[in-house]
Amino acid sequence: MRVGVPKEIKNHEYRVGLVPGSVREYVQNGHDVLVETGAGAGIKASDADYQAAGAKIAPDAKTVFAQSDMIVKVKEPQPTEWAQLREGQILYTYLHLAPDPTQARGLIDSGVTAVAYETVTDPHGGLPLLAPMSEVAGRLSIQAAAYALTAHQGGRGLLMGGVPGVLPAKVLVIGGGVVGTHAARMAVGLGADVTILDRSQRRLAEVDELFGGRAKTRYSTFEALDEETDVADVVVGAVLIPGASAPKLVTREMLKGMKEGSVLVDVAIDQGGCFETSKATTHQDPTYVVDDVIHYCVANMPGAVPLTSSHALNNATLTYGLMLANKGTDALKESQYLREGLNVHRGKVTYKAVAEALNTAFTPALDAL
Ligand SMILES: NC(=O)C1=CN([C@@H]2O[C@H](COP(=O)(O)OP(=O)(O)OC[C@H]3O[C@@H](n4cnc5c(N)ncnc54)[C@H](O)[C@@H]3O)[C@@H](O)[C@H]2O)C=CC1
Ligand SMILES: CC(=O)C(=O)O
Ligand SMILES: [Mg+2]
Repeated sequence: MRVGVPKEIKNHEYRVGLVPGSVREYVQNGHDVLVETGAGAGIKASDADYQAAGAKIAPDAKTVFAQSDMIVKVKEPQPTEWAQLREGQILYTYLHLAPDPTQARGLIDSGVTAVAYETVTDPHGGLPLLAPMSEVAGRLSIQAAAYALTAHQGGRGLLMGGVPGVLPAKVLVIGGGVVGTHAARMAVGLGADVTILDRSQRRLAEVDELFGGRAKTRYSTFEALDEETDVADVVVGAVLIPGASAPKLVTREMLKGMKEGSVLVDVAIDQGGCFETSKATTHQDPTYVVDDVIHYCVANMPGAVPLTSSHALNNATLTYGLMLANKGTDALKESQYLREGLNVHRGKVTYKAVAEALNTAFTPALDAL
Protein backbone atom coordinates (compact mmCIF):
# COMPACT_ATOMS: atom_id res chain seq x y z
CA MET A 1 0.00 0.00 0.00
CA ARG A 2 1.12 3.59 -0.44
CA VAL A 3 0.81 5.47 2.83
CA GLY A 4 0.73 9.27 2.66
CA VAL A 5 1.61 11.82 5.33
CA PRO A 6 0.57 15.41 4.57
CA LYS A 7 1.84 18.35 6.61
CA GLU A 8 -0.74 19.39 9.23
CA ILE A 9 -2.48 22.66 8.35
CA LYS A 10 -4.68 23.41 11.38
CA ASN A 11 -3.78 26.64 13.23
CA HIS A 12 -0.48 26.19 15.09
CA GLU A 13 -0.56 22.42 14.68
CA TYR A 14 3.02 21.19 14.68
CA ARG A 15 2.52 17.45 15.15
CA VAL A 16 3.00 14.95 12.33
CA GLY A 17 1.10 11.74 11.58
CA LEU A 18 4.18 9.54 11.24
CA VAL A 19 7.57 10.19 12.89
CA PRO A 20 10.59 8.81 10.96
CA GLY A 21 10.78 5.77 13.27
CA SER A 22 7.22 4.80 12.31
CA VAL A 23 7.97 5.32 8.61
CA ARG A 24 10.70 2.72 8.98
CA GLU A 25 8.18 0.23 10.40
CA TYR A 26 5.76 0.76 7.50
CA VAL A 27 8.58 0.37 4.99
CA GLN A 28 9.73 -2.84 6.68
CA ASN A 29 6.18 -4.12 6.30
CA GLY A 30 6.51 -3.64 2.55
CA HIS A 31 4.73 -0.30 2.13
CA ASP A 32 5.70 2.84 0.24
CA VAL A 33 5.52 5.97 2.39
CA LEU A 34 5.07 9.38 0.80
CA VAL A 35 5.71 12.35 3.09
CA GLU A 36 4.95 15.96 2.16
CA THR A 37 8.06 18.12 2.19
CA GLY A 38 8.43 19.87 5.55
CA ALA A 39 5.82 17.68 7.28
CA GLY A 40 8.27 16.92 10.11
CA ALA A 41 9.53 20.47 10.63
CA GLY A 42 7.57 20.82 13.89
CA ILE A 43 9.40 17.85 15.40
CA LYS A 44 12.77 18.86 13.93
CA ALA A 45 12.70 15.93 11.48
CA SER A 46 13.98 16.97 8.05
CA ASP A 47 13.05 15.54 4.66
CA ALA A 48 16.47 13.84 4.77
CA ASP A 49 15.53 12.15 8.07
CA TYR A 50 12.36 10.80 6.42
CA GLN A 51 14.31 9.68 3.36
CA ALA A 52 16.80 7.88 5.60
CA ALA A 53 13.84 6.04 7.14
CA GLY A 54 12.75 4.94 3.66
CA ALA A 55 10.13 7.57 2.72
CA LYS A 56 9.78 9.38 -0.57
CA ILE A 57 9.20 13.13 -0.36
CA ALA A 58 6.27 14.76 -2.17
CA PRO A 59 6.44 18.43 -3.18
CA ASP A 60 2.94 19.24 -1.88
CA ALA A 61 -0.17 17.91 -0.12
CA LYS A 62 -1.99 17.50 -3.44
CA THR A 63 0.51 14.86 -4.54
CA VAL A 64 0.20 13.02 -1.21
CA PHE A 65 -3.62 12.92 -1.34
CA ALA A 66 -3.70 11.97 -5.03
CA GLN A 67 -1.14 9.15 -4.84
CA SER A 68 -1.85 7.49 -1.46
CA ASP A 69 -4.10 4.55 -0.59
CA MET A 70 -4.04 5.48 3.09
CA ILE A 71 -3.59 8.92 4.66
CA VAL A 72 -2.14 9.15 8.17
CA LYS A 73 -2.71 12.49 9.91
CA VAL A 74 -3.15 13.99 13.35
CA LYS A 75 -6.01 16.48 13.24
CA GLU A 76 -9.39 16.24 11.53
CA PRO A 77 -9.19 17.06 7.82
CA GLN A 78 -9.68 20.72 6.98
CA PRO A 79 -12.01 21.67 4.06
CA THR A 80 -9.19 21.71 1.47
CA GLU A 81 -8.13 18.27 2.70
CA TRP A 82 -11.46 16.49 2.74
CA ALA A 83 -12.09 17.79 -0.79
CA GLN A 84 -9.15 15.61 -1.90
CA LEU A 85 -10.28 12.36 -0.22
CA ARG A 86 -11.92 9.64 -2.29
CA GLU A 87 -13.71 6.31 -2.18
CA GLY A 88 -11.37 3.37 -1.65
CA GLN A 89 -8.93 5.52 0.34
CA ILE A 90 -8.39 5.06 4.09
CA LEU A 91 -8.10 8.08 6.39
CA TYR A 92 -6.53 7.40 9.79
CA THR A 93 -6.59 10.43 12.14
CA TYR A 94 -8.58 12.25 14.86
CA LEU A 95 -12.01 13.24 13.52
CA HIS A 96 -14.28 14.45 16.39
CA LEU A 97 -17.30 14.37 14.08
CA ALA A 98 -20.18 14.73 16.58
CA PRO A 99 -19.85 18.51 16.98
CA ASP A 100 -18.71 19.06 13.36
CA PRO A 101 -21.50 18.41 10.82
CA THR A 102 -19.67 20.24 8.02
CA GLN A 103 -16.64 17.98 8.19
CA ALA A 104 -18.95 14.95 8.57
CA ARG A 105 -20.76 15.93 5.35
CA GLY A 106 -17.40 16.36 3.60
CA LEU A 107 -16.27 12.88 4.62
CA ILE A 108 -19.63 11.27 3.75
CA ASP A 109 -19.62 12.89 0.30
CA SER A 110 -16.01 11.89 -0.36
CA GLY A 111 -16.74 8.16 0.07
CA VAL A 112 -13.54 7.75 2.12
CA THR A 113 -13.08 5.08 4.80
CA ALA A 114 -12.47 7.22 7.89
CA VAL A 115 -11.05 5.66 11.04
CA ALA A 116 -11.11 8.02 14.04
CA TYR A 117 -8.32 7.64 16.57
CA GLU A 118 -10.61 8.79 19.36
CA THR A 119 -13.06 5.89 19.12
CA VAL A 120 -10.66 2.97 18.56
CA THR A 121 -10.77 0.71 21.63
CA ASP A 122 -8.70 -2.12 23.05
CA PRO A 123 -9.31 -5.28 25.09
CA HIS A 124 -8.79 -3.31 28.31
CA GLY A 125 -11.81 -1.10 27.59
CA GLY A 126 -10.00 2.22 27.21
CA LEU A 127 -9.47 4.55 24.26
CA PRO A 128 -5.80 3.76 23.54
CA LEU A 129 -5.33 6.21 20.66
CA LEU A 130 -6.94 9.09 22.53
CA ALA A 131 -5.17 8.40 25.84
CA PRO A 132 -1.68 9.71 24.99
CA MET A 133 -3.02 13.08 23.81
CA SER A 134 -5.33 13.22 26.81
CA GLU A 135 -2.28 12.77 29.02
CA VAL A 136 -0.58 15.67 27.26
CA ALA A 137 -3.66 17.93 27.23
CA GLY A 138 -4.44 17.16 30.87
CA ARG A 139 -0.96 18.15 31.94
CA LEU A 140 -0.93 21.22 29.66
CA SER A 141 -4.29 22.39 31.01
CA ILE A 142 -2.69 23.29 34.33
CA GLN A 143 0.18 25.14 32.64
CA ALA A 144 -2.39 27.10 30.61
CA ALA A 145 -4.46 27.81 33.70
CA ALA A 146 -1.46 28.89 35.79
CA TYR A 147 -0.51 31.38 33.08
CA ALA A 148 -4.07 32.65 32.62
CA LEU A 149 -4.34 33.25 36.39
CA THR A 150 -1.57 35.87 36.23
CA ALA A 151 -2.65 39.49 36.48
CA HIS A 152 -1.21 40.60 33.13
CA GLN A 153 -3.36 37.93 31.45
CA GLY A 154 -6.47 39.31 33.19
CA GLY A 155 -6.50 36.52 35.77
CA ARG A 156 -7.04 36.71 39.52
CA GLY A 157 -3.36 37.33 40.11
CA LEU A 158 -2.95 34.09 41.96
CA LEU A 159 -0.01 31.72 42.19
CA MET A 160 -1.27 28.18 41.68
CA GLY A 161 0.52 26.73 44.70
CA GLY A 162 0.39 29.78 46.97
CA VAL A 163 3.33 30.29 49.36
CA PRO A 164 3.72 29.43 53.04
CA GLY A 165 1.05 31.43 54.87
CA VAL A 166 -1.06 32.13 51.75
CA LEU A 167 -3.61 29.64 50.45
CA PRO A 168 -3.10 27.99 47.02
CA ALA A 169 -5.56 28.15 44.12
CA LYS A 170 -8.58 25.88 44.18
CA VAL A 171 -8.67 23.68 41.09
CA LEU A 172 -11.85 21.86 40.11
CA VAL A 173 -11.48 19.03 37.58
CA ILE A 174 -14.71 17.81 35.99
CA GLY A 175 -14.21 14.26 34.76
CA GLY A 176 -11.65 11.98 36.39
CA GLY A 177 -10.54 10.07 33.27
CA VAL A 178 -7.21 10.41 31.51
CA VAL A 179 -7.28 14.20 31.02
CA GLY A 180 -8.70 14.71 34.50
CA THR A 181 -6.19 12.60 36.40
CA HIS A 182 -3.23 14.07 34.51
CA ALA A 183 -4.51 17.60 35.16
CA ALA A 184 -5.00 16.76 38.83
CA ARG A 185 -1.54 15.27 39.07
CA MET A 186 0.05 18.48 37.78
CA ALA A 187 -2.14 20.67 39.97
CA VAL A 188 -1.37 18.59 43.06
CA GLY A 189 2.31 18.71 42.13
CA LEU A 190 2.18 22.52 42.08
CA GLY A 191 0.54 22.52 45.50
CA ALA A 192 -2.99 23.49 44.45
CA ASP A 193 -6.13 22.49 46.37
CA VAL A 194 -7.71 19.97 43.96
CA THR A 195 -11.22 18.52 43.72
CA ILE A 196 -12.23 15.97 41.07
CA LEU A 197 -15.84 15.36 40.04
CA ASP A 198 -16.97 12.30 38.12
CA ARG A 199 -20.23 10.60 37.30
CA SER A 200 -18.77 7.12 37.70
CA GLN A 201 -18.67 5.88 41.29
CA ARG A 202 -16.08 3.31 40.32
CA ARG A 203 -13.85 5.93 38.74
CA LEU A 204 -14.15 8.12 41.84
CA ALA A 205 -12.96 5.20 43.96
CA GLU A 206 -9.98 4.62 41.63
CA VAL A 207 -9.09 8.32 41.65
CA ASP A 208 -9.37 8.46 45.44
CA GLU A 209 -6.99 5.53 45.67
CA LEU A 210 -4.62 7.09 43.13
CA PHE A 211 -4.25 10.39 44.96
CA GLY A 212 -4.19 8.99 48.46
CA GLY A 213 -6.03 11.98 49.90
CA ARG A 214 -4.05 14.67 48.03
CA ALA A 215 -7.08 15.39 45.83
CA LYS A 216 -10.71 15.39 46.99
CA THR A 217 -13.41 13.58 45.03
CA ARG A 218 -17.09 14.39 44.70
CA TYR A 219 -19.95 12.82 42.75
CA SER A 220 -20.88 15.04 39.81
CA THR A 221 -24.40 16.50 40.10
CA PHE A 222 -25.64 19.95 39.07
CA GLU A 223 -25.70 20.86 42.75
CA ALA A 224 -22.05 19.83 43.14
CA LEU A 225 -21.10 21.72 39.97
CA ASP A 226 -22.91 24.84 41.14
CA GLU A 227 -21.26 24.81 44.56
CA GLU A 228 -17.78 23.85 43.41
CA THR A 229 -17.62 26.38 40.56
CA ASP A 230 -18.48 29.15 43.06
CA VAL A 231 -15.31 28.53 45.05
CA ALA A 232 -12.94 27.44 42.25
CA ASP A 233 -10.15 29.59 40.84
CA VAL A 234 -9.60 27.12 37.97
CA VAL A 235 -12.06 24.69 36.40
CA VAL A 236 -10.82 22.02 33.96
CA GLY A 237 -13.50 20.44 31.72
CA ALA A 238 -12.42 16.84 31.09
CA VAL A 239 -15.58 14.79 30.54
CA LEU A 240 -16.20 12.39 27.69
CA ILE A 241 -18.99 10.23 26.39
CA PRO A 242 -17.10 8.42 23.58
CA GLY A 243 -17.98 9.69 20.12
CA ALA A 244 -20.79 11.92 21.41
CA SER A 245 -21.03 15.67 21.90
CA ALA A 246 -19.90 16.64 25.40
CA PRO A 247 -22.70 17.33 27.91
CA LYS A 248 -22.98 21.03 28.86
CA LEU A 249 -22.24 20.83 32.57
CA VAL A 250 -21.27 24.38 33.58
CA THR A 251 -24.13 26.62 32.55
CA ARG A 252 -24.12 30.33 31.82
CA GLU A 253 -26.05 30.77 35.07
CA MET A 254 -23.30 29.01 37.07
CA LEU A 255 -20.73 31.33 35.52
CA LYS A 256 -22.39 34.26 37.29
CA GLY A 257 -21.51 32.71 40.64
CA MET A 258 -17.84 32.35 39.75
CA LYS A 259 -15.04 34.61 40.94
CA GLU A 260 -13.78 37.48 38.77
CA GLY A 261 -10.58 36.45 36.96
CA SER A 262 -11.09 32.74 37.50
CA VAL A 263 -10.16 30.44 34.63
CA LEU A 264 -12.06 27.76 32.71
CA VAL A 265 -10.01 25.34 30.59
CA ASP A 266 -12.37 23.31 28.42
CA VAL A 267 -10.27 20.38 27.24
CA ALA A 268 -13.45 18.64 26.05
CA ILE A 269 -13.87 21.38 23.40
CA ASP A 270 -12.87 18.91 20.66
CA GLN A 271 -16.16 17.15 21.39
CA GLY A 272 -18.03 20.48 21.48
CA GLY A 273 -17.10 21.53 25.03
CA CYS A 274 -18.66 20.95 28.44
CA PHE A 275 -19.25 24.58 29.42
CA GLU A 276 -22.26 26.34 27.91
CA THR A 277 -20.14 29.41 27.09
CA SER A 278 -17.29 27.52 25.38
CA LYS A 279 -16.33 28.08 21.77
CA ALA A 280 -13.23 26.64 20.14
CA THR A 281 -10.13 28.84 20.14
CA THR A 282 -6.64 28.45 18.68
CA HIS A 283 -3.11 28.58 20.05
CA GLN A 284 -2.81 31.94 18.30
CA ASP A 285 -5.61 33.48 20.34
CA PRO A 286 -6.38 30.93 23.06
CA THR A 287 -8.55 32.84 25.55
CA TYR A 288 -11.61 35.07 25.75
CA VAL A 289 -13.68 36.40 28.63
CA VAL A 290 -17.36 35.87 29.48
CA ASP A 291 -18.80 37.38 32.69
CA ASP A 292 -15.28 38.14 33.97
CA VAL A 293 -14.29 34.47 33.67
CA ILE A 294 -11.37 33.61 31.37
CA HIS A 295 -12.08 30.79 28.91
CA TYR A 296 -9.29 28.71 27.33
CA CYS A 297 -10.76 26.38 24.70
CA VAL A 298 -7.99 25.21 22.36
CA ALA A 299 -9.08 22.09 20.46
CA ASN A 300 -5.56 20.90 19.63
CA MET A 301 -3.69 21.55 22.85
CA PRO A 302 -1.04 18.82 22.28
CA GLY A 303 -0.06 20.57 19.03
CA ALA A 304 1.84 23.06 21.20
CA VAL A 305 4.33 20.39 22.31
CA PRO A 306 4.77 18.45 19.07
CA LEU A 307 7.98 16.68 20.01
CA THR A 308 6.40 15.02 23.03
CA SER A 309 3.00 14.61 21.38
CA SER A 310 4.01 13.21 17.97
CA HIS A 311 6.09 10.47 19.56
CA ALA A 312 3.45 9.67 22.20
CA LEU A 313 0.78 9.54 19.48
CA ASN A 314 2.86 7.33 17.19
CA ASN A 315 3.54 4.89 20.03
CA ALA A 316 -0.21 4.41 20.25
CA THR A 317 -1.22 4.54 16.57
CA LEU A 318 1.52 2.37 15.03
CA THR A 319 0.10 -1.11 15.71
CA TYR A 320 -3.39 -0.43 14.38
CA GLY A 321 -1.97 1.67 11.54
CA LEU A 322 0.15 -1.24 10.37
CA MET A 323 -2.88 -3.54 10.56
CA LEU A 324 -4.78 -1.16 8.27
CA ALA A 325 -1.88 -0.86 5.84
CA ASN A 326 -1.23 -4.61 5.80
CA LYS A 327 -4.82 -5.78 5.40
CA GLY A 328 -6.81 -2.76 4.20
CA THR A 329 -10.48 -2.84 5.17
CA ASP A 330 -10.16 -6.56 6.06
CA ALA A 331 -8.37 -5.34 9.20
CA LEU A 332 -11.63 -3.65 10.19
CA LYS A 333 -13.53 -6.89 9.71
CA GLU A 334 -11.02 -8.86 11.76
CA SER A 335 -10.50 -6.54 14.74
CA GLN A 336 -13.54 -5.37 16.66
CA TYR A 337 -11.32 -2.81 18.45
CA LEU A 338 -10.10 -1.20 15.25
CA ARG A 339 -13.64 -1.42 13.82
CA GLU A 340 -14.89 0.72 16.74
CA GLY A 341 -12.77 3.45 15.15
CA LEU A 342 -14.65 3.33 11.86
CA ASN A 343 -16.84 6.45 11.76
CA VAL A 344 -17.59 6.84 8.04
CA HIS A 345 -17.31 4.31 5.21
CA ARG A 346 -18.37 4.74 1.58
CA GLY A 347 -20.87 7.48 2.44
CA LYS A 348 -22.34 5.81 5.53
CA VAL A 349 -21.97 6.84 9.17
CA THR A 350 -20.90 3.73 11.05
CA TYR A 351 -20.53 5.02 14.63
CA LYS A 352 -23.78 5.23 16.56
CA ALA A 353 -23.07 8.21 18.86
CA VAL A 354 -21.84 10.20 15.86
CA ALA A 355 -24.94 9.36 13.80
CA GLU A 356 -27.15 10.37 16.73
CA ALA A 357 -25.32 13.66 17.28
CA LEU A 358 -25.56 14.47 13.57
CA ASN A 359 -29.17 13.31 13.36
CA THR A 360 -28.30 11.09 10.44
CA ALA A 361 -28.77 7.41 9.55
CA PHE A 362 -26.59 4.87 11.33
CA THR A 363 -25.24 1.78 9.55
CA PRO A 364 -23.46 -0.82 11.71
CA ALA A 365 -19.82 -1.03 10.63
CA LEU A 366 -19.98 -4.71 9.75
CA ASP A 367 -22.99 -4.11 7.47
CA ALA A 368 -21.23 -1.23 5.72
CA LEU A 369 -17.94 -3.06 5.18
N1 LIG B 1 -8.54 19.91 23.55
C1 LIG B 1 -7.60 19.01 23.28
O1 LIG B 1 -6.58 19.34 22.69
C2 LIG B 1 -7.78 17.60 23.67
C3 LIG B 1 -9.00 17.17 24.10
N2 LIG B 1 -9.19 15.91 24.57
C4 LIG B 1 -10.56 15.60 25.01
O2 LIG B 1 -10.68 15.59 26.42
C5 LIG B 1 -11.89 14.90 26.74
C6 LIG B 1 -11.64 13.88 27.87
O3 LIG B 1 -10.86 12.81 27.37
P1 LIG B 1 -10.36 11.61 28.30
O4 LIG B 1 -9.94 12.09 29.61
O5 LIG B 1 -9.40 10.83 27.49
O6 LIG B 1 -11.69 10.75 28.47
P2 LIG B 1 -11.95 9.60 29.53
O7 LIG B 1 -12.99 8.72 28.95
O8 LIG B 1 -10.66 9.00 30.00
O9 LIG B 1 -12.56 10.38 30.79
C7 LIG B 1 -13.80 11.03 30.76
C8 LIG B 1 -14.39 11.00 32.14
O10 LIG B 1 -15.56 11.82 32.14
C9 LIG B 1 -16.46 11.23 33.05
N3 LIG B 1 -17.79 11.81 32.88
C10 LIG B 1 -18.72 11.55 31.93
N4 LIG B 1 -19.82 12.30 32.16
C11 LIG B 1 -19.56 13.06 33.27
C12 LIG B 1 -20.29 14.02 34.02
N5 LIG B 1 -21.56 14.36 33.69
N6 LIG B 1 -19.72 14.59 35.11
C13 LIG B 1 -18.45 14.26 35.47
N7 LIG B 1 -17.73 13.35 34.81
C14 LIG B 1 -18.27 12.76 33.73
C15 LIG B 1 -16.34 9.74 32.75
O11 LIG B 1 -16.87 8.95 33.80
C16 LIG B 1 -14.83 9.59 32.59
O12 LIG B 1 -14.20 9.23 33.81
C17 LIG B 1 -12.35 14.26 25.42
O13 LIG B 1 -13.33 15.07 24.82
C18 LIG B 1 -11.10 14.26 24.59
O14 LIG B 1 -11.34 14.17 23.21
C19 LIG B 1 -8.18 15.00 24.63
C20 LIG B 1 -6.93 15.37 24.18
C21 LIG B 1 -6.65 16.68 23.61
C1 LIG C 1 -7.36 14.57 20.81
C2 LIG C 1 -7.16 15.83 20.13
O1 LIG C 1 -8.10 16.49 19.79
C3 LIG C 1 -5.83 16.30 19.85
O2 LIG C 1 -4.86 15.66 20.26
O3 LIG C 1 -5.68 17.34 19.20
MG1 LIG D 1 -22.77 28.50 41.62
